[in-house]
Amino acid sequence: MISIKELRKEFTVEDKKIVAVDDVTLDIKRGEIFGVIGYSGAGKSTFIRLLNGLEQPTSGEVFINGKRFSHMKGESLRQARQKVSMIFQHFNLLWSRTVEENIAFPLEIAGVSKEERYDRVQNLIELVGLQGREKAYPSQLSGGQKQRVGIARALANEPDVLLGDEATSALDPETTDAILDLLVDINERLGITIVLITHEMHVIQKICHRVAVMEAGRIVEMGKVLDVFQNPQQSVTKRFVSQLTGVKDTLPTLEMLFDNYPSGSLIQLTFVGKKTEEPILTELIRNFQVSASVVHGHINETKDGPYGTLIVHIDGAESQIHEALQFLQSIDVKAEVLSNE
Ligand SMILES: Nc1ncnc2c1ncn2[C@@H]1O[C@H](COP(=O)(O)OP(=O)(O)OP(=O)(O)O)[C@@H](O)[C@H]1O
Repeated sequence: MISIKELRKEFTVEDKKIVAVDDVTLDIKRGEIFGVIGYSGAGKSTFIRLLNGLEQPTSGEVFINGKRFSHMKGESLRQARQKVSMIFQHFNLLWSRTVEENIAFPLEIAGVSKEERYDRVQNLIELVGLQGREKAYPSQLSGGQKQRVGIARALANEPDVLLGDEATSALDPETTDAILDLLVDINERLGITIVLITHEMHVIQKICHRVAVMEAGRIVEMGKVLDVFQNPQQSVTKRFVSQLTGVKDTLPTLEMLFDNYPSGSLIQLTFVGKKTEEPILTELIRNFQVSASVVHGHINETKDGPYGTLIVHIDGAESQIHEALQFLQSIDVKAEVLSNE
């Protein structure tokens, strides 16, 4: 669906070269919700702007639906861009137009007749749940409602791809979840491919099928969300994942625990899917002569099922602890012995 090959974007500022996107190659499948996560300055905005032709690459190519999107110009770029639309952090609505006029705007530009415009706008208003607010102006809407207008407007020309540039970053957690649910609904109902850039792991966890982690212009890690969560490789990915599991927040407590429990081991267990519901600790205590107490626990729901993190203190004979760890591995629970170094 979207094929990106050796994409590179350089900027020159006061004779200094900045490589904002550095040799990115990846394929995004039709109907997929694909997330790109990275800290500020990683190159996410530049990357997404390259996907909709707002920036031209220094080198490399973007193909959408088999068509070479990068390097297009003029009328062909304008037409191609109708099939790739975008929603923004600050909504980018026209303040002097009502909800329905905002949504109709791209249809006017595309030359759609008045009657058809009316029908399509009514359908879109229903799709995004804005019935009754048709005549309101953006200043009269909440943040979540504004983003619903942004989404309806982005869908007006029936695009194949919807791009989201930090689409929920300006919203409170509850509204964020409602907008993310709407995006999943749209993805499932219309089969539209969605690419989101974000610095929030919550967004990735809640709705993405796959994630790419971006750092200094490069994709440093990529995979199915659950796989990346369970087995983060790069330190930047580990930082994002720990943000979500809350493990980072417990670190001072861990340090205290290392002081308080000089014997035994502190072990971080990571498990996915059905295993989150199984009584793993009960089995440990029953089958091995160890004691196990929970220090920290967290379960997150992802699109492909639950993902859990548990930090336990296990005490007992070294050989028993060793066997307990082997048992965990045999049932596909990742067990990492934490150290205080
Ligand atoms: N038009 C531009 N001219 C010069 N440098 C730019 C331009 N756009 C981006 N950059 C630089 O490219 C790098 C990547 O920026 P980009 O905005 O793509 O990152 P980001 O991950 O989206 O971060 P943020 O979330 O803070 O916007 C930064 O060093 C930035 O200063």
